[in-house]
Amino acid sequence: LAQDALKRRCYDFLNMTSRSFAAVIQELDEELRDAVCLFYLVLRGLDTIEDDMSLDLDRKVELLRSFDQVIYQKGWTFTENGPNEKDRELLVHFDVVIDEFLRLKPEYQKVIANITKLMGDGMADYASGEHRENTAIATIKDFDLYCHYVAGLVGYGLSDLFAASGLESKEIANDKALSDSMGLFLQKTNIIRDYREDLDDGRQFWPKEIWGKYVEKFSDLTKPEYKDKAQACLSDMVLNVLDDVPQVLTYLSKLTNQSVFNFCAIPQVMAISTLALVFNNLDIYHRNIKIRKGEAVKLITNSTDMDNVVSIFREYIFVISRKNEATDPNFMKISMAIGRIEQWI
Ligand SMILES: COc1cccc([C@H]2O[C@H](CC(=O)N[C@@H](CC(=O)O)C(=O)O)C(=O)N(CC(C)(C)C)c3ccc(Cl)cc32)c1OC
Repeated sequence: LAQDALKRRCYDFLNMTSRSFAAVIQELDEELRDAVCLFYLVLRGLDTIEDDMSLDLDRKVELLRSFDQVIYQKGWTFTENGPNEKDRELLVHFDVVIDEFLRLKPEYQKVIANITKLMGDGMADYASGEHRENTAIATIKDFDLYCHYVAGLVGYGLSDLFAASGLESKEIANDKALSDSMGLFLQKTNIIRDYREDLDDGRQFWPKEIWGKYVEKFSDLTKPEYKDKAQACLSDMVLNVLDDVPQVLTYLSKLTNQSVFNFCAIPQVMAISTLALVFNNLDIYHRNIKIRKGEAVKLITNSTDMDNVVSIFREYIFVISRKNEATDPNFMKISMAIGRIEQWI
């Protein structure tokens, strides 16, 4: 049937963009699967436009601010963007995504369009703001706002979809701070992990309010003569991320549907494992480090209930406390952040 072929192609795009996470999305209960798959693809489309350096600024801003209307325009495709194969493919065939989007329940369409509008505007503000010279993220407040736009809003939208589906209580969408933390914890951990990759791409997302305490120039963190400063800066960044752990665990403890729990818990346990790996690990200034495949598989298979997830967090919080060095200027603050988390777990 033609409609099934359309849907099949959307899941092919999903598997093309992110293999591991795509599998988790496809495990979701029937009621939510298509809505989350299409939410993911619309977000991927928005992200591709934001990342496309070949677009001139006002064209990019126009696209970002109007993407919530684009997703209702049957037949729309985008062929202006750069050579990046993986993501270009999705936008060139975006009409397929739009056709499927228009087949969703209106309530799911509304959630996706609403978040797309908020995120598109946020990305446009960030892209066109005065901070062209890349001091985009000056304060910790700017850091939280940027991560809210690109990741916290995804938490908002997913909580709204979970509530609308009836698979989770309406309450999950009420506490926006919890949904925000689900995005901030993932995004901030990735921003720490991706220091070197982003630096080489000419991008910097670490707030100057933090790194500016340790070095003059952001790239000084890679130099051997700044080794101690670089280590202290890294622990300062990890300290900032640890604040979100209690909210993440609280959010997960509220979930009742098994497939929704797995979908939400797996990225979070991967993130706490990554956070423990990067803590006091100066390799992040030189190359992109990732948790080993075997560890990832163990985490995925053990993230199906709250008790296991709590014990995984406890294990990695213990790794962080063991790696915490008394000579580090942030030693006490890290110890206290760990203390706050241990009360919870
Ligand atoms: C309640 O909130 C969530 C619950 C479950 C999963 C996610 C979150 O998890 C993946 C997990 C994922 O995509 N992992 C990658 C690996 C990696 O990026 O390091 C993967 O496995 O390929 C992720 O990273 N992001 C991207 C953002 C963080 C920007 C939101 C993401 C993008 C689109 C969607 Cl619909 C969902 C998510 C949630 O979003 C907060």
